[in-house]
Amino acid sequence: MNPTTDKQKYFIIDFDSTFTKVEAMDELCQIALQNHPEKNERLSQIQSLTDQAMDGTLSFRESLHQRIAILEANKSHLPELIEKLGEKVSESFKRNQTFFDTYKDTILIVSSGFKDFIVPIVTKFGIKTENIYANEFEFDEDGKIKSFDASNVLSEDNGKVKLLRNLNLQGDIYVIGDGYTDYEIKEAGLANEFYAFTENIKRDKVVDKADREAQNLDEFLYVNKLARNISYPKNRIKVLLLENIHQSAKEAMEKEGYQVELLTSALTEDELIEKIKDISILGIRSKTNLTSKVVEHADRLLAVGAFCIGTNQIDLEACQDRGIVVFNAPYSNTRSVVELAIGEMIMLMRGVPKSVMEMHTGKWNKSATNSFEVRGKKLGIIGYGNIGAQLSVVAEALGMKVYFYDIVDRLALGNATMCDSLEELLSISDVISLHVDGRTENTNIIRKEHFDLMKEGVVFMNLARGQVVDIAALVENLKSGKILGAGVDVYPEEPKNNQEEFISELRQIPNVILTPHVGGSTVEAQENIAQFVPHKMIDYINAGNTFSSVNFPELQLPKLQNAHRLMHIHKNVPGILAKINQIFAKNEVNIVGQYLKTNEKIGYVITDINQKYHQEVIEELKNIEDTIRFRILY
Ligand SMILES: NC(=O)c1ccc[n+]([C@@H]2O[C@H](COP(=O)([O-])OP(=O)(O)OC[C@H]3O[C@@H](n4cnc5c(N)ncnc54)[C@H](O)[C@@H]3O)[C@@H](O)[C@H]2O)c1
Ligand SMILES: O=C(O)[C@H](O)COP(=O)(O)O
Repeated sequence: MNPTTDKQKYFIIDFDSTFTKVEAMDELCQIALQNHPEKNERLSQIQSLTDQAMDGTLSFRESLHQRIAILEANKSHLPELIEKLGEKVSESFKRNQTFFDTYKDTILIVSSGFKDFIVPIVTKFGIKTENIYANEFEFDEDGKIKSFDASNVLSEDNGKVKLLRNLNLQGDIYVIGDGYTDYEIKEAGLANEFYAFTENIKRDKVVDKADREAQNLDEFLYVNKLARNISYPKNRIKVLLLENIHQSAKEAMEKEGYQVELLTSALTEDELIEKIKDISILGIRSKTNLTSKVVEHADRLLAVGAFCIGTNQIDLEACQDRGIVVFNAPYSNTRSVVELAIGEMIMLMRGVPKSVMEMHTGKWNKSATNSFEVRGKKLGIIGYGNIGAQLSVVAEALGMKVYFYDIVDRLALGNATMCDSLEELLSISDVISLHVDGRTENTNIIRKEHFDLMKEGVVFMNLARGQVVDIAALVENLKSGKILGAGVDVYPEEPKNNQEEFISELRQIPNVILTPHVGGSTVEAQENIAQFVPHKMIDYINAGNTFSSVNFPELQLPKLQNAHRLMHIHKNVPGILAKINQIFAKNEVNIVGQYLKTNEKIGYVITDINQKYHQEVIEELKNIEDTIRFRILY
């Protein structure tokens, strides 16, 4: 049979592990055998019997007989069971009341479970009692469950098939369930399609037989274009996290329902082009270059998270042009970088790295020559942003005199002094620390002529970005002894992963601290980042919020309530808002709220509208000239 639109649609839905997250008989066992010495043993027997019946290795009726005998349950246990089951309705069923309301006449619950507990649960969703097909318990005079109504066709082997045959439904029939008995309906030719429901349990044997897997009810409703409460099933959103991003980011996104893949290494451009095709959310750190070529292949990409501060590795403009929003973690590792910088400057002023190298070769050289306190020394900070400013405060607490230079006016914190030029800062500082960002214009901002301006015996540190310093000039000044010591954490070329060798002219020079780009690599920072960035991206996917994005007009939107949210991203050319509103006016669409923000290149319009509108409205909005991307949310 082929589904057609004009035929009546019937939905045959299983109860245990589909409508609810659990098997009701297992729950009943927990209640009935609460204080029984063999409780655990019997529970696992019941679970095993359920599984055998569900995957088709034991006859259903036999399984039922054995389970009831083990149970020793009583009528008095049922209210507690019903209460428990009510709390354990599958999440996607709970959030799709619209579906139950729309199809209440043709949704049938067909279960091998028992009406005694199914009816009170499913009728709350508007399912009609006469559409509930299930077994019924038989009780003895003390209320003990002694058996089941053997005349009910559902207590027989192949019961669901027999029932469906008797019902003789005319129309398109969809079966949703987690068990083999649900598949058997389709196998018998009594349904158009069988969806293996895997939100609660995934039985491979059943999934293999199914027409499709439905990871939840949203997926089923989306695929079949049926009334639903959310616009797009979250299980369809694929997330790729690279460069060993902290596990808790993966967990946060999985909790949202996304499919998440976490890789330990960065990827090359070609590898990324291959992988990016079906990715909706990408998470990277400083080593993955998201080039315009990669972006061209990123057809489904909605959001990028830089799980670090720097975003120079991302072609922000290319992302913007494709309507891809980029977030970073602007503060989460600031403190970690500052602590490393403070530690390094103390070590370098005391010549510790050189001593360490010598001691490891057995050389004892106790001396105060070229060993200094940091107290009272002049610290020159280049780039007085979040890191530079925090370093300034901590260094002052150590008794240092702080000077800084920035290309924009920055408020001097504490007693710090602003320098008018880079040259001034270079010529007065005892310790120089770089904290500029990695924009292209900052390539080699410290080169030969800048080292020439520095004092003899200066300590030099770069924990910002590798390309901002001319390494050959740094090496020359270290070898000549002009620079007393250097701390370097970042390099123009860095290994892609921990297996690749680190190659640099800086290797083996005494009194140089070389660290593998770990300024922000502390447990605290990585945990903070893994909380901050996923939250931003999830908020964008769920509500359209772009607040604190690094490449999009920033909008902080109210919560979506009783409306559909239409998100229109377009080139910033005159008249787009007018065109959008003309479409709403022409189609008599009621606007609940509207928000617009633009930057130089793009405009971002959010319109919350009344839920009742024609699909043509959406098509017209998508077809407005200069539209970059359109998304609908509910
Ligand atoms: N080593 C690490 O692991 C690590 C960790 C975090 C950040 N970082 C790097 O540190 C950089 C700074 O971080 P932040 O949070 O302080 O960023 P930020 O954007 O808050 O500050 C950067 C500052 O540098 C200034 N600046 C830019 N170019 C300049 C120039 N040529 N001369 C003088 N000032 C200039 C900017 O105006 C800004 O005030 C990041 O962009 C990142 O590249 C490295
Ligand atoms: O930009 C940053 O935050 C730092 O360079 C740290 O990057 P990482 O996450 O790749 O260590």
